[in-house]
Amino acid sequence: METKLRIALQKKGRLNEDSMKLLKEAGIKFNVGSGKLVASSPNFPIEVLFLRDDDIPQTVADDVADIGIVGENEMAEKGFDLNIVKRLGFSKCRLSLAIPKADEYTGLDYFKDKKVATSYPVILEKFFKEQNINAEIHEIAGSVEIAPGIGLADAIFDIVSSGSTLVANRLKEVKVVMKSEALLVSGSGLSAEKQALLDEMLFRINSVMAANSNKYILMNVPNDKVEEIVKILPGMKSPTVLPLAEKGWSSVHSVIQEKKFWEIIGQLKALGAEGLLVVPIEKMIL
Ligand SMILES: Nc1ncnc2c1ncn2[C@@H]1O[C@H](COP(=O)(O)OP(=O)(O)OP(=O)(O)O)[C@@H](O)[C@H]1O
Ligand SMILES: O=P(O)(O)OC[C@H]1O[C@H](OP(=O)(O)OP(=O)(O)O)[C@H](O)[C@@H]1O
Ligand SMILES: [Mg+2]
Repeated sequence: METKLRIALQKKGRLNEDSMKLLKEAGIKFNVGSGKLVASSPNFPIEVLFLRDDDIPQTVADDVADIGIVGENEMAEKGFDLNIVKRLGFSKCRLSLAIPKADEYTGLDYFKDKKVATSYPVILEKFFKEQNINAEIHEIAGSVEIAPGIGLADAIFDIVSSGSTLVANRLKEVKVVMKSEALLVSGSGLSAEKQALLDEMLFRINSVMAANSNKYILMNVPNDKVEEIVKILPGMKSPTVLPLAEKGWSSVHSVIQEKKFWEIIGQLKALGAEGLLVVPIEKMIL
């Protein structure tokens, strides 16, 4: 029987869409039917288990799935010792303590003898213990931000991203306890065959992630400025310089991290670069 890698993904929610998109961009297709909780791929030896995110760490730790995509926060809460194969850079958020907006915050002592609602009791208990804070932790499964407003708790400890849920519920973030992003994780021992499949998948994921964070840029540059412009452009090896049909001008091409591009755009224009084009890259093999 053909060896297949088993991956646990979130069935629906904040991680699902980006996890599926990553695999699709890595060229892995799925036969997903509505309500189907196990899916196979017609073009890669992989099987997907669609689970609640809470169950992903244990499923991987028990070797029921070989790998999984899960939030760092959920892995920390469940406490299983999994290998981080790759930080995936999406579903970025933080776990924070928040209190009613109108309250004065006096530092962590604020939480002494207070009741704090959370879906992450393990992480919070550990944090309070380290900080020597004696507080009551009240576990709830969701809609945590509602708790202070309805008298269920004095404060909360929950996921924050844009902060708009806190604002909408008249709360303010006072302490970031941990930062989180989606992780590709694996269990303890993969067979050599499965490891080879994971390596292949990882090679593709790395190409996709490199391509997504870089752009191919082209610009027209007066010949006497080419040298200076080339100096500030990175490029995979070095920028490409081609003559334009119009005398005295060159076309300069380069690959650059998107955030770097925004940093140097002003310099490029000041040096006389014109007609800048920024083009997405589909795959990038380094
Ligand atoms: N607002 C957000 N911005 C960015 N990432 C987030 C946000 N909310 C949650 N996440 C990340 O996505 C993960 C899944 O969030 P989601 O809200 O879908 O979980 P859930 O409601 O527990 O889902 P499930 O039904 O699978 O148990 C979280 O553990 C966290 O890592
Ligand atoms: O800071 P923000 O950008 O407002 O995001 C934070 C909110 O996002 C998550 O909930 P989600 O919307 O996923 O709903 P859920 O509680 O059903 O998981 C999280 O539990 C927070 O409530
Ligand atoms: Mg969950």
